[in-house]
Amino acid sequence: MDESNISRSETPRSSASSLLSIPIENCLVRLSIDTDEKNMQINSDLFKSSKQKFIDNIGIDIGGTLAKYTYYDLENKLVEFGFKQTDDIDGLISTLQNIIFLRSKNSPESPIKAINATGGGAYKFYTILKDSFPDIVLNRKDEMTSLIHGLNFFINLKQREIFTYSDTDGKNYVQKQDSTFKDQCGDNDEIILVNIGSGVSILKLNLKTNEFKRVGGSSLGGGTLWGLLTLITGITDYDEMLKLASHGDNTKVDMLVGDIYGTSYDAIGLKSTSIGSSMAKIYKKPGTDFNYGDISKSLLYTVSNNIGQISYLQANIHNIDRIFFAGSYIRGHLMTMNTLSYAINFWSKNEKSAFFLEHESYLGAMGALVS
Ligand SMILES: Nc1ncnc2c1ncn2[C@@H]1O[C@H](COP(=O)(O)OP(=O)(O)OP(=O)(O)O)[C@@H](O)[C@H]1O
Ligand SMILES: CC(C)(CO)[C@@H](O)C(=O)NCCC(=O)O
Repeated sequence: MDESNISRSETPRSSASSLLSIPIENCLVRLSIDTDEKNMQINSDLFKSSKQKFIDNIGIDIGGTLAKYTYYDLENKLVEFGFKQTDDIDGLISTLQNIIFLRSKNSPESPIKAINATGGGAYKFYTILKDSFPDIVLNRKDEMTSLIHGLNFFINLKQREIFTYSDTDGKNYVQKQDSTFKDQCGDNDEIILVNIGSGVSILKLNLKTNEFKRVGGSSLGGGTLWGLLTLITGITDYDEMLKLASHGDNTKVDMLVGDIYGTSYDAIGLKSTSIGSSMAKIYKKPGTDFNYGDISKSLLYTVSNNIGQISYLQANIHNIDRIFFAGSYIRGHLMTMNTLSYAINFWSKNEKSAFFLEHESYLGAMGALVS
């Protein structure tokens, strides 16, 4: 199985793509999964026991910001993933109706039977969903349980899914069964899963038993970054803001340790280039038109460092060394991943590691689909 079986769209992430002539916006990633027993690309008992549901159902995860969906394209043996803004619930419904229609047209012997819905929207939009799909079973699934089932699905893929990332070392894939994945963390089966959506949920999970507990959370999440940046820059396109951030220079707005000390503060391990106080240069120059890219980068660092720090603290409290980050906040954005990795390495003195997933945005939707 080579890397080409997982493809992340190289085109702008918010661009429309079409599939089987369904106008599906924001279709980000596909996954080739052969469900024939002999070629099966998944090592999971959970999947084997739910293979038929995987084929017959659609999984949706309607969050505070984005509504994600996933389903199996029976003809092409591809798992399709996509999302809509949650505010565009009508758009989501017509996309799902198209998927159901095309399945019944192309594979009448195997129609879509159910929609498994999770996330807050599975409750908030229950009636509208029920009314829109009178011939389809609508199942509601618990959000946290779906995240765990989705993680279980993705990390048991035989193909490349889990990776570490830093700007210096790049992307390095690991397999759940790899000795490198185990060695650095001993034989402990526990991990921390940090799901960064509009808000942040932190879960402790045993990979062997699938037992889990939500150990913490934070309202300072993706919605916070987006909200504050919209307020400051007036830009309403999230990808545009990420692009701005990647061209920005945060040192124009952040107060560095070097700005305070004139040098590093070696006695407590702070480099002169470390951020001493996020955005603190702004108050010194009231009325200045600060560059939006610089502010965007600084805020992205602020939110990501904060999430990295509370994730480290939770991992420390529970004596766990592996921290998985998921949620659409990440969406494969290198600067975000580098910041989270750096924060974990920095606070844990390299004793803990951050891991990422190719399909980080779809844990809930996939978990709902297979559960
Ligand atoms: N195209 C996009 N539009 C809006 N937000 C985006 C986009 N791409 C990435 N994001 C980020 O993803 C976050 C939403 O992530 P996600 O879809 O995982 O959460 P959610 O399910 O909507 O929220 P919650 O789980 O808290 O209800 C946004 O707050 C934003 O930071
Ligand atoms: C409310 C949810 C669970 C909805 O997904 C999420 O946005 C979240 O975990 N928010 C953080 C809530 C807290 O402070 O723990």
